[in-house]
Amino acid sequence: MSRPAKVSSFELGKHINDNDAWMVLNGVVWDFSGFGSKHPGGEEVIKSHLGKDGSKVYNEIHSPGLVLRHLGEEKRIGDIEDADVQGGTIIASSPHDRQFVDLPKLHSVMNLLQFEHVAERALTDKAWNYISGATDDGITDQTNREYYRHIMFRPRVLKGVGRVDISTSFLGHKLACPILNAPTSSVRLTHPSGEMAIAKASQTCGVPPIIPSMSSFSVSEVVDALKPGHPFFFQLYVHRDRAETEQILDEVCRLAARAIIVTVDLPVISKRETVQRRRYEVDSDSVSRDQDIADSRQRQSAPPPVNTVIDPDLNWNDIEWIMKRTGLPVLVKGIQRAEDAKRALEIGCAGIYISNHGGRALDTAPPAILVLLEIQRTCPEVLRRMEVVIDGGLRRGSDVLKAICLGASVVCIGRPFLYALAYGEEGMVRAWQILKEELAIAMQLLGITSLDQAHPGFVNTQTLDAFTSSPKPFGGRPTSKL
Ligand code: HEM
Ligand SMILES: Cc1cc2nc3c(=O)[nH]c(=O)nc-3n(C[C@H](O)[C@H](O)[C@H](O)COP(=O)(O)O)c2cc1C
Repeated sequence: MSRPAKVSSFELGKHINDNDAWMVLNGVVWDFSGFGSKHPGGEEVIKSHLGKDGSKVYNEIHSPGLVLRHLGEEKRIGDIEDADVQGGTIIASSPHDRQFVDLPKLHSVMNLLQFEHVAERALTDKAWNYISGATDDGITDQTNREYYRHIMFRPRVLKGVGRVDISTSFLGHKLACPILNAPTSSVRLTHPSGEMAIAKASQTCGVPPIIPSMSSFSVSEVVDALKPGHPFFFQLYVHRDRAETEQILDEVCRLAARAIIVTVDLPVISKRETVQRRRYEVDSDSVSRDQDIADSRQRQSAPPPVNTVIDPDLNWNDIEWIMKRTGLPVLVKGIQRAEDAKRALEIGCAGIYISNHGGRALDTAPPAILVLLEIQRTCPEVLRRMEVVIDGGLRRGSDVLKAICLGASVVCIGRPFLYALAYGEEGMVRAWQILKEELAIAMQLLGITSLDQAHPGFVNTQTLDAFTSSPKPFGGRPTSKL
């Protein structure tokens, strides 16, 4: 085997143009020519590390193996010769500069809220702001959680509930419980094991993981971490560049994904101030006033990072295209009103995923549970004929049960699982365990022993009924077809 070429830092520093772009990652020099504008995390971070060592920033978000899987062996230029690039030190492995605090013993964590408190102390400000953040004033994020509290149970007694079964079936798969991970990006910000830990914890807890498009690890790395044949679902952001999407879809089909969940509620990036503020604070330390004004003008017109990738012109025809191309069950993630649920049914989707992105898309969009109620009231056939996933604000096993009583097939959990990930894979397993126990107890106290006995008659939603959208739009423009 030939020895890898050695590259000096002097040589490295010459390749700093978009079409001649080198960067060191973990001691290896890669050719990033033409990559900047395609980077889902934005062009700026790539440009600013050309001719330099990008390991620190890269390792915070991405797995060491991602670069090879994405760029391929042919883009590996060689090993860096000297350990001194730009006066800095080559960073060899993943330096998660997390604020290591004494985490409470895992078995002492009793509920998901406690994980949130731990994460607030344990994560870096960057990770905490990114994960906990929501759009604008966070109204949808807050009401997602709050509205579950306004639903009251109507328990039955004397039903013989000694044995309870929380398993269910979903898309033809037997699940140990109706609780999945919501797909989330940049998971490695929380813990270096990122999606690997989520996938393995899902497997331990008897459910398929949902692997996100914007994964810190490549999809194949995550699938390799699963036992052969363990099912997984894939969450897709449709790329502006359709060839990229085709490539991703072909890969996940080859890896035997069992369903595609297409996220459609974020055609443009929303305004999340906690994240923007952090970027501003990091950037502004040494900036003069004039430069500040120039920057601010430029920023107003610059596209926000993720939006350089996600196709804002996506429409229902694209969903049909994905169904045809993959032959897999397709679920639309981000359904926020009954008409769109019906449309998904009409075009032959396998399911809908009711979600407002955890309040990270349009603020003051309805809390997810209200959308489920609206569908229940206006088009219950959707609930009978399709799989229905819901996420946003579920924090207790009793919330899970309420959603299932109202017609959801399964639920997904977003932030709380990321908070639990502060403990790595074991934290995730613990979080699942807590939810499973809470769900089983809630079922018994409600008077049911299996999930197929759950139905709307077990909940009182009167407090929310006034907020549920009416099926007929009132007083809109006569020509409006929305
Ligand atoms: C090797 C090929 C790469 C691929 C496939 C890739 C992919 C991605 C993806 C999918 C995201 C979006 C995650 C999200 O927003 O949640 C992202 C974000 C990010 N990436 Fe990369 N990336 C690559 C290389 C790099 C490199 C070389 C660096 C650093 C020098 C980098 C730094 C970042 C940062 C900082 C973010 C987060 C941006 C933000 O704050 O929103 N990436 N990348
Ligand atoms: C940090 C973070 C990243 C997310 N990334 C994605 C993503 O890449 N794709 C997606 O479809 N949804 C994403 N979401 C939305 C989640 O899938 C889910 O809809 C939301 O978190 C559910 O709300 P909850 O956090 O209240 O449980 C993200 C949410 C968070 C908190």
